[in-house]
Amino acid sequence: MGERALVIVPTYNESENVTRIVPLILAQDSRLDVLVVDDNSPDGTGQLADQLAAADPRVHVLHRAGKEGLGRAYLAGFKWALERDYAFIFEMDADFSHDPGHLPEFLAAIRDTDLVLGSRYRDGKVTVVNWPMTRLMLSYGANIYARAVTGLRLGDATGGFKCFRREVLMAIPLDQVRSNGYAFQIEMSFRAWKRGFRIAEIPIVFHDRTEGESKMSKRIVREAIWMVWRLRWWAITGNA
Ligand SMILES: Nc1nc2c(ncn2[C@@H]2O[C@H](COP(=O)(O)OP(=O)(O)O[C@H]3O[C@H](CO)[C@@H](O)[C@H](O)[C@@H]3O)[C@@H](O)[C@H]2O)c(=O)[nH]1
Repeated sequence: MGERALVIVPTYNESENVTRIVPLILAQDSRLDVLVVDDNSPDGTGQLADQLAAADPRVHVLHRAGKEGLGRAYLAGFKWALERDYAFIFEMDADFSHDPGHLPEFLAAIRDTDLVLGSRYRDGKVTVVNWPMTRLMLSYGANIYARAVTGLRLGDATGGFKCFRREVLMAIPLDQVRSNGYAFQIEMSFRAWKRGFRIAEIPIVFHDRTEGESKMSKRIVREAIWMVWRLRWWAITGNA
């Protein structure tokens, strides 16, 4: 197994961001490839990604028929990665919330662990820039709630900047992963933890997007509220 890493970037209407973020990712480390997973964005993000891929063999694009949510896009990306020879597989937003400059820190940290999480809430410090107070409170509160219900001892269980060792994704039954929004992040880390994989958190600075729009919805919040109880049930019944 080589040491190549794949950064999966799900996109839906990210035309202002995709052409800027991809080159910045590639510039961080020569071992990194990028997979853009686009859900047929009406604003032409998928075609822009195709142009990037035509110009650079380290860029790949997975086109999906329609918008199915962030979790489904990542699961498709994980399967694509596992069919190829990537040792490390990243999740990363397209909208610059996740600074590509952190990628080398993840690559260093994954050497000694199985799953690295970029944490906005580490050691009691909040490293979030430009979020409205309501969003920050929702996110911080969601983490306290998720910890209390699932027992997953993480500072930032809902964060979406992560690096998986390939073996983690191979061990998780991807076809059984249920959730799609913030809960998707909790579910993936929970399933890794229940399988005995090591999880490390590294501090990241999270910037609110300046271009395009968040796809957060009430449905995504509702899913996170009930999903943690499902995870707890799975832990009790041994189905996690
Ligand atoms: N392909 C695809 N991509 C999507 C979809 N929905 C969102 N995305 C992409 O997923 C990334 C994050 O989407 P946002 O809508 O900006 O997410 P967010 O609400 O800010 O959530 C982020 O922070 C959460 C924690 O606060 C994380 O839980 C979440 O994973 C994400 O990182 C962006 O690149 C966006 O284009 C979808 O249905 N399909």
